[in-house]
Amino acid sequence: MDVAVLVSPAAGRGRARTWSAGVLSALEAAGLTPRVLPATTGPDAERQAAEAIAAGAGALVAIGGDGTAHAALQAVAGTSTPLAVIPAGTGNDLALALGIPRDPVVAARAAAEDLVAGTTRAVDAGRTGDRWWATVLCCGFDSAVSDRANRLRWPKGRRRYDVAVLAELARLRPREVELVLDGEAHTLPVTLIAVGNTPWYGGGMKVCPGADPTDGFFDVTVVGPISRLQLVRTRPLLTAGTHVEHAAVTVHRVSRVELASPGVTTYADGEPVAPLPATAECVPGALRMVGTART
Ligand SMILES: Nc1ncnc2c1ncn2[C@@H]1O[C@H](COP(=O)(O)OP(=O)(O)OP(=O)(O)O)[C@@H](O)[C@H]1O
Repeated sequence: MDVAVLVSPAAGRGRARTWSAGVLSALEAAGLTPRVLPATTGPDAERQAAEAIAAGAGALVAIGGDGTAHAALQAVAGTSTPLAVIPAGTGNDLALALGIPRDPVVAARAAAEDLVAGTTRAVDAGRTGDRWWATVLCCGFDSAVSDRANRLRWPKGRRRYDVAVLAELARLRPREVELVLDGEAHTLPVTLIAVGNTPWYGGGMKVCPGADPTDGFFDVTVVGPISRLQLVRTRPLLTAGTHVEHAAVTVHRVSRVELASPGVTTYADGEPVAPLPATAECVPGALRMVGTART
Protein backbone atom coordinates (compact mmCIF):
# COMPACT_ATOMS: atom_id res chain seq x y z
CA MET A 1 0.00 0.00 0.00
CA ASP A 2 1.23 3.50 -0.88
CA VAL A 3 1.19 5.73 2.20
CA ALA A 4 1.47 9.54 1.95
CA VAL A 5 3.55 11.03 4.77
CA LEU A 6 3.51 14.58 6.12
CA VAL A 7 6.57 15.68 8.09
CA SER A 8 6.24 19.13 9.58
CA PRO A 9 9.69 20.77 9.51
CA ALA A 10 8.72 23.13 12.35
CA ALA A 11 7.04 20.63 14.65
CA GLY A 12 8.71 20.02 17.99
CA ARG A 13 11.58 22.31 16.90
CA GLY A 14 12.73 19.80 14.28
CA ARG A 15 11.72 16.70 16.27
CA ALA A 16 9.41 15.46 13.49
CA ARG A 17 12.24 15.61 10.97
CA THR A 18 14.63 13.84 13.32
CA TRP A 19 12.20 10.99 13.88
CA SER A 20 11.03 10.66 10.29
CA ALA A 21 13.74 8.15 9.22
CA GLY A 22 12.80 5.74 12.03
CA VAL A 23 9.10 6.14 11.26
CA LEU A 24 9.62 5.47 7.53
CA SER A 25 11.72 2.37 8.32
CA ALA A 26 8.96 1.03 10.59
CA LEU A 27 6.37 1.51 7.83
CA GLU A 28 8.64 -0.15 5.24
CA ALA A 29 9.39 -3.05 7.57
CA ALA A 30 5.64 -3.80 7.62
CA GLY A 31 5.59 -3.95 3.79
CA LEU A 32 4.12 -0.46 3.23
CA THR A 33 5.47 2.07 0.72
CA PRO A 34 5.72 5.47 2.40
CA ARG A 35 6.23 8.62 0.30
CA VAL A 36 7.11 11.86 2.07
CA LEU A 37 5.27 14.85 0.61
CA PRO A 38 7.55 17.90 0.17
CA ALA A 39 5.16 20.30 1.95
CA THR A 40 6.66 22.99 4.16
CA THR A 41 3.54 24.92 5.20
CA GLY A 42 0.11 23.90 6.51
CA PRO A 43 -1.77 24.90 3.32
CA ASP A 44 0.82 23.05 1.15
CA ALA A 45 0.39 19.99 3.34
CA GLU A 46 -3.40 20.03 3.01
CA ARG A 47 -3.25 20.36 -0.78
CA GLN A 48 -0.48 17.80 -1.32
CA ALA A 49 -2.14 15.26 0.99
CA ALA A 50 -5.45 15.57 -0.87
CA GLU A 51 -3.63 15.19 -4.22
CA ALA A 52 -1.68 12.14 -3.02
CA ILE A 53 -4.90 10.43 -1.86
CA ALA A 54 -6.65 11.28 -5.14
CA ALA A 55 -3.64 9.74 -6.93
CA GLY A 56 -4.03 6.45 -5.03
CA ALA A 57 -2.33 6.68 -1.61
CA GLY A 58 -4.20 4.31 0.69
CA ALA A 59 -3.44 6.11 3.95
CA LEU A 60 -2.02 9.34 5.38
CA VAL A 61 0.61 9.52 8.11
CA ALA A 62 1.24 12.83 9.90
CA ILE A 63 4.53 13.17 11.81
CA GLY A 64 4.42 16.20 14.09
CA GLY A 65 2.21 17.84 16.69
CA ASP A 66 -1.43 18.85 16.76
CA GLY A 67 -0.92 21.50 14.04
CA THR A 68 0.45 18.84 11.71
CA ALA A 69 -2.48 16.53 12.48
CA HIS A 70 -4.81 19.48 11.89
CA ALA A 71 -3.42 19.94 8.36
CA ALA A 72 -3.74 16.18 7.71
CA LEU A 73 -7.36 16.10 8.90
CA GLN A 74 -8.41 18.50 6.18
CA ALA A 75 -7.51 15.88 3.56
CA VAL A 76 -9.05 12.78 5.17
CA ALA A 77 -11.94 13.76 7.48
CA GLY A 78 -15.28 12.60 6.13
CA THR A 79 -13.58 10.01 3.86
CA SER A 80 -12.60 6.38 4.41
CA THR A 81 -8.84 7.06 4.10
CA PRO A 82 -7.06 5.94 7.31
CA LEU A 83 -5.00 8.50 9.25
CA ALA A 84 -2.03 7.81 11.53
CA VAL A 85 -0.78 10.53 13.85
CA ILE A 86 2.84 10.09 14.96
CA PRO A 87 3.49 12.33 17.98
CA ALA A 88 6.58 14.50 17.39
CA GLY A 89 5.41 18.03 18.20
CA THR A 90 5.52 20.37 21.15
CA GLY A 91 1.88 19.57 21.89
CA ASN A 92 0.63 16.05 21.08
CA ASP A 93 -2.82 16.28 22.61
CA LEU A 94 -4.63 14.28 19.92
CA ALA A 95 -2.17 11.39 20.24
CA LEU A 96 -2.56 11.51 24.03
CA ALA A 97 -6.36 11.37 23.77
CA LEU A 98 -6.34 8.45 21.34
CA GLY A 99 -3.85 6.28 23.20
CA ILE A 100 -1.15 6.53 20.53
CA PRO A 101 2.30 5.46 21.85
CA ARG A 102 4.51 8.42 22.82
CA ASP A 103 7.57 6.98 21.06
CA PRO A 104 7.27 7.89 17.35
CA VAL A 105 8.76 4.60 16.12
CA VAL A 106 6.51 2.53 18.38
CA ALA A 107 3.57 4.66 17.17
CA ALA A 108 4.57 3.98 13.56
CA ARG A 109 4.74 0.22 14.21
CA ALA A 110 1.25 0.31 15.74
CA ALA A 111 -0.11 2.29 12.77
CA ALA A 112 1.52 -0.09 10.29
CA GLU A 113 0.10 -3.09 12.13
CA ASP A 114 -3.44 -1.68 11.83
CA LEU A 115 -2.95 -0.68 8.17
CA VAL A 116 -1.73 -4.17 7.24
CA ALA A 117 -4.60 -5.80 9.19
CA GLY A 118 -7.15 -3.33 7.74
CA THR A 119 -8.23 -2.30 11.27
CA THR A 120 -9.37 1.29 11.76
CA ARG A 121 -11.09 3.10 14.63
CA ALA A 122 -13.91 5.55 13.91
CA VAL A 123 -13.26 8.83 15.72
CA ASP A 124 -15.43 11.97 15.77
CA ALA A 125 -14.19 15.29 14.41
CA GLY A 126 -15.37 18.86 14.82
CA ARG A 127 -16.42 20.89 11.81
CA THR A 128 -16.45 24.68 11.75
CA GLY A 129 -17.25 26.27 8.41
CA ASP A 130 -15.13 24.33 5.92
CA ARG A 131 -12.47 23.41 8.52
CA TRP A 132 -12.11 20.15 10.41
CA TRP A 133 -10.54 19.89 13.86
CA ALA A 134 -9.96 17.05 16.28
CA THR A 135 -9.10 18.21 19.82
CA VAL A 136 -10.52 21.39 21.41
CA LEU A 137 -11.91 24.57 19.87
CA CYS A 138 -11.50 27.52 22.20
CA CYS A 139 -12.49 31.14 22.40
CA GLY A 140 -11.91 33.78 25.03
CA PHE A 141 -8.79 33.96 27.18
CA ASP A 142 -7.06 30.97 25.58
CA SER A 143 -7.72 31.94 21.97
CA ALA A 144 -6.51 35.49 22.80
CA VAL A 145 -3.29 33.95 24.16
CA SER A 146 -2.82 31.89 20.97
CA ASP A 147 -3.57 34.95 18.84
CA ARG A 148 -1.01 37.04 20.71
CA ALA A 149 1.61 34.24 20.75
CA ASN A 150 1.27 33.90 16.97
CA ARG A 151 1.96 37.62 16.54
CA LEU A 152 5.06 37.62 18.78
CA ARG A 153 8.40 37.30 17.01
CA TRP A 154 10.24 36.71 20.26
CA PRO A 155 10.79 34.59 22.31
CA LYS A 156 10.52 31.24 20.50
CA GLY A 157 8.71 28.02 21.48
CA ARG A 158 6.90 27.66 24.81
CA ARG A 159 8.31 30.93 26.22
CA ARG A 160 6.26 32.77 23.59
CA TYR A 161 3.13 31.38 25.27
CA ASP A 162 4.34 32.42 28.73
CA VAL A 163 4.77 36.01 27.51
CA ALA A 164 1.38 35.94 25.76
CA VAL A 165 -0.33 34.57 28.91
CA LEU A 166 1.10 37.43 31.01
CA ALA A 167 0.05 40.04 28.45
CA GLU A 168 -3.49 38.66 28.21
CA LEU A 169 -3.77 38.28 32.00
CA ALA A 170 -3.03 41.99 32.30
CA ARG A 171 -6.04 42.83 30.13
CA LEU A 172 -8.31 40.04 31.41
CA ARG A 173 -12.01 40.90 31.38
CA PRO A 174 -15.08 38.78 30.76
CA ARG A 175 -16.52 38.97 27.24
CA GLU A 176 -20.19 38.89 26.41
CA VAL A 177 -20.76 35.76 24.30
CA GLU A 178 -23.89 34.51 22.59
CA LEU A 179 -23.76 30.76 23.00
CA VAL A 180 -26.28 28.35 21.50
CA LEU A 181 -25.99 24.78 22.80
CA ASP A 182 -28.02 22.30 20.72
CA GLY A 183 -30.51 25.05 19.93
CA GLU A 184 -30.68 26.50 23.47
CA ALA A 185 -29.54 30.14 23.49
CA HIS A 186 -27.62 31.83 26.31
CA THR A 187 -26.02 35.28 26.42
CA LEU A 188 -23.43 35.36 29.16
CA PRO A 189 -20.16 36.92 30.26
CA VAL A 190 -17.33 34.39 29.95
CA THR A 191 -13.61 34.14 30.54
CA LEU A 192 -13.29 31.27 28.10
CA ILE A 193 -15.22 28.55 26.31
CA ALA A 194 -13.58 25.27 25.32
CA VAL A 195 -15.47 22.96 22.97
CA GLY A 196 -13.86 19.54 23.46
CA ASN A 197 -13.96 16.62 21.08
CA THR A 198 -11.07 15.27 23.19
CA PRO A 199 -10.05 16.27 26.75
CA TRP A 200 -6.66 17.97 26.26
CA TYR A 201 -5.26 21.12 24.68
CA GLY A 202 -2.19 23.30 25.03
CA GLY A 203 0.17 20.36 25.53
CA GLY A 204 -1.49 18.36 28.30
CA MET A 205 -4.12 20.65 29.86
CA LYS A 206 -7.26 18.57 30.50
CA VAL A 207 -9.72 21.38 29.83
CA CYS A 208 -12.70 19.15 28.90
CA PRO A 209 -12.04 16.13 31.16
CA GLY A 210 -15.15 14.17 30.17
CA ALA A 211 -14.77 14.58 26.39
CA ASP A 212 -14.90 11.26 24.51
CA PRO A 213 -14.00 11.37 20.80
CA THR A 214 -16.19 8.36 20.07
CA ASP A 215 -19.50 9.40 21.68
CA GLY A 216 -20.82 11.75 18.97
CA PHE A 217 -20.82 14.71 21.39
CA PHE A 218 -18.65 17.62 22.47
CA ASP A 219 -18.02 18.40 26.11
CA VAL A 220 -18.17 22.20 26.41
CA THR A 221 -16.39 23.83 29.34
CA VAL A 222 -17.63 27.36 30.04
CA VAL A 223 -15.61 29.47 32.47
CA GLY A 224 -17.63 32.44 33.68
CA PRO A 225 -16.19 35.70 35.01
CA ILE A 226 -13.22 35.08 37.32
CA SER A 227 -10.49 37.30 38.71
CA ARG A 228 -6.86 37.19 37.56
CA LEU A 229 -5.89 35.56 40.83
CA GLN A 230 -8.59 32.88 40.48
CA LEU A 231 -7.55 32.19 36.88
CA VAL A 232 -3.90 31.81 37.88
CA ARG A 233 -4.89 29.55 40.81
CA THR A 234 -7.24 27.46 38.68
CA ARG A 235 -4.70 26.91 35.91
CA PRO A 236 -2.69 24.14 37.69
CA LEU A 237 -5.97 22.24 38.24
CA LEU A 238 -6.16 21.84 34.46
CA THR A 239 -3.56 19.08 34.56
CA ALA A 240 -5.96 16.84 36.49
CA GLY A 241 -9.12 18.38 35.04
CA THR A 242 -10.47 19.29 38.51
CA HIS A 243 -11.07 22.94 37.47
CA VAL A 244 -14.58 21.85 36.41
CA GLU A 245 -15.49 21.71 40.12
CA HIS A 246 -14.93 25.50 40.42
CA ALA A 247 -18.15 27.46 41.00
CA ALA A 248 -17.54 29.62 37.90
CA VAL A 249 -17.25 26.57 35.58
CA THR A 250 -20.11 24.73 33.86
CA VAL A 251 -19.90 21.74 31.52
CA HIS A 252 -22.38 20.82 28.77
CA ARG A 253 -22.58 17.73 26.53
CA VAL A 254 -23.97 18.71 23.11
CA SER A 255 -23.37 18.02 19.43
CA ARG A 256 -23.72 21.57 18.05
CA VAL A 257 -22.37 24.84 19.43
CA GLU A 258 -22.97 28.30 17.97
CA LEU A 259 -20.69 31.08 19.22
CA ALA A 260 -20.89 34.84 18.62
CA SER A 261 -18.76 37.61 20.09
CA PRO A 262 -17.22 40.53 18.19
CA GLY A 263 -13.48 40.57 17.48
CA VAL A 264 -12.79 36.98 18.61
CA THR A 265 -11.01 34.32 16.53
CA THR A 266 -11.46 30.68 17.57
CA TYR A 267 -8.50 28.33 17.71
CA ALA A 268 -8.57 24.54 17.48
CA ASP A 269 -5.67 22.07 17.50
CA GLY A 270 -3.57 25.17 18.26
CA GLU A 271 -4.39 26.69 14.86
CA PRO A 272 -6.68 29.62 13.97
CA VAL A 273 -9.98 28.20 12.69
CA ALA A 274 -12.58 30.95 12.23
CA PRO A 275 -13.56 34.41 13.41
CA LEU A 276 -16.83 34.52 15.37
CA PRO A 277 -19.70 34.10 14.71
CA ALA A 278 -19.02 30.42 14.06
CA THR A 279 -20.65 27.04 14.56
CA ALA A 280 -18.98 23.85 15.72
CA GLU A 281 -20.62 20.60 14.80
CA CYS A 282 -19.56 17.16 16.04
CA VAL A 283 -19.39 14.79 13.08
CA PRO A 284 -19.53 11.22 14.44
CA GLY A 285 -16.90 8.84 13.07
CA ALA A 286 -15.52 11.39 10.58
CA LEU A 287 -12.00 9.97 11.01
CA ARG A 288 -10.66 6.46 10.40
CA MET A 289 -7.68 6.34 12.74
CA VAL A 290 -4.94 3.71 12.91
CA GLY A 291 -2.36 3.02 15.63
CA THR A 292 -4.68 4.11 18.48
CA ALA A 293 -5.75 2.55 21.80
CA ARG A 294 -2.24 1.26 22.63
CA THR A 295 -1.67 3.14 25.92
N1 LIG B 1 4.50 19.15 5.84
C1 LIG B 1 3.68 19.63 6.78
N2 LIG B 1 2.69 18.87 7.24
C2 LIG B 1 1.85 19.33 8.18
N3 LIG B 1 1.94 20.55 8.74
C3 LIG B 1 2.92 21.36 8.33
C4 LIG B 1 3.82 20.94 7.34
N4 LIG B 1 4.69 21.92 7.14
C5 LIG B 1 4.34 22.91 7.99
N5 LIG B 1 3.27 22.61 8.70
C6 LIG B 1 2.72 23.49 9.76
O1 LIG B 1 3.64 23.39 10.84
C7 LIG B 1 2.98 23.63 12.08
C8 LIG B 1 3.42 22.52 13.02
O2 LIG B 1 2.77 22.61 14.19
P1 LIG B 1 2.64 21.40 15.19
O3 LIG B 1 1.58 21.79 16.16
O4 LIG B 1 2.51 20.12 14.50
O5 LIG B 1 4.03 21.34 15.87
P2 LIG B 1 4.40 21.88 17.29
O6 LIG B 1 5.83 21.60 17.55
O7 LIG B 1 3.43 21.33 18.30
O8 LIG B 1 4.14 23.37 16.99
P3 LIG B 1 4.03 24.63 17.88
O9 LIG B 1 5.40 24.88 18.39
O10 LIG B 1 3.53 25.64 16.89
O11 LIG B 1 3.02 24.31 18.97
C9 LIG B 1 1.50 23.69 11.79
O12 LIG B 1 1.07 25.03 11.82
C10 LIG B 1 1.38 23.12 10.37
O13 LIG B 1 0.34 23.72 9.63
